[in-house]
Amino acid sequence: MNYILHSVPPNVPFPHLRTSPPAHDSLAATSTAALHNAPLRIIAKTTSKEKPQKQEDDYHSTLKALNSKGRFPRKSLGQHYMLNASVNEELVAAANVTEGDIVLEIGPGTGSLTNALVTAGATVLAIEKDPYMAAVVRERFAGLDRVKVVEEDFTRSNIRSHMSSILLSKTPSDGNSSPAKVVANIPFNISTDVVKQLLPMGDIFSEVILLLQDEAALRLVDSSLKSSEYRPINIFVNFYSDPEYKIKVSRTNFFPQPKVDAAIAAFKVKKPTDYPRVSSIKSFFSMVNSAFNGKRKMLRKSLQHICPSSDIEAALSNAGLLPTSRPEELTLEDFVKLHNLIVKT
Ligand SMILES: C[S@@+](CC[C@H](N)C(=O)[O-])C[C@H]1O[C@@H](n2cnc3c(N)ncnc32)[C@H](O)[C@@H]1O
Repeated sequence: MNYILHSVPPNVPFPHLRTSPPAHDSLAATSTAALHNAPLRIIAKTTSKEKPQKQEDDYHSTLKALNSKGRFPRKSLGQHYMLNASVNEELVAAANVTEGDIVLEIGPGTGSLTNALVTAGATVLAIEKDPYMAAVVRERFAGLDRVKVVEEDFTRSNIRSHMSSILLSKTPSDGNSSPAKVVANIPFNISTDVVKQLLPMGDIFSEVILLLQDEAALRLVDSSLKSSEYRPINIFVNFYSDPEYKIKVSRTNFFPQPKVDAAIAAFKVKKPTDYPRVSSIKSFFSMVNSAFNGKRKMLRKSLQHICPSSDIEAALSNAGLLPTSRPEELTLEDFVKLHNLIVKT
């Protein structure tokens, strides 16, 4: 499916953008006085006791949440907030979130997606790097024990340990807990870290649903051979998951509006027992990386440090491939066959 979700009415006013400092200001460069004098502050004060389910998460409530902490969206943290509840619902639906599910959310921001997850019945572990936004989400869901906010940088977080404690505390008495899910509108600049860290966690997660930059979603999901975009990350994604490009999401749905469109990408995470059979995952990816290091080189040359060219040629032909093959001509299955023929562990 490839359609564009536009929902924010084109006439939504952004009056402060005409008169105030750029909304996508680097906070480091903004003085405290400037922040306190910013026109954003004229918007009504927030009340932390509001019931999350009743909030609209539109432009005004997003500003209200930011104002409650005197914040401007920070470019360095990829802070583009979602203004369209139906995009959040698409994310929740893509993960098929139902009552009792445990969901990891990265970067809850003002809590708009968190709210959609909670409404669907999930228990949410939300990891937020910005201490001010972590405070906004904590206040918003105060008293709701189904939301746990951890103020941390996802790229430095020990997700396995966070998830283990939450999964343990929610394990039913029969001991059969369902796998957790990831649903997140992430800052575009940590997309690769997120994918690399989460997809190999098939013992914990069954679905990873991400709102990514459109181009990144296409690159990660489409693994067409011979394309200049075909990279080791495509082999990685397909090794650990079944990826799917779901929906294109227009940039007009975010505040502030990014320069690029976004898309929902769904990764059905494989259980470790379903990974392709390789003698060593570490040596498999090391071989794939070496193969792509010499992208225009033939494999019989770029993999020479593993075994002699003649052995590589023999292995390629054994795998039904030409002795002159280059990395962009091999599927995941081809790489698996080649690895198992040439790497002795
Ligand atoms: C694109 S915004 C999305 C906010 C919210 N989920 C929404 O849909 O409106 C990204 C969020 O991730 C947070 N963030 C940025 N880098 C992060 C990191 N390394 N770890 C955790 N959160 C991060 C930002 O502070 C921001 O709240």
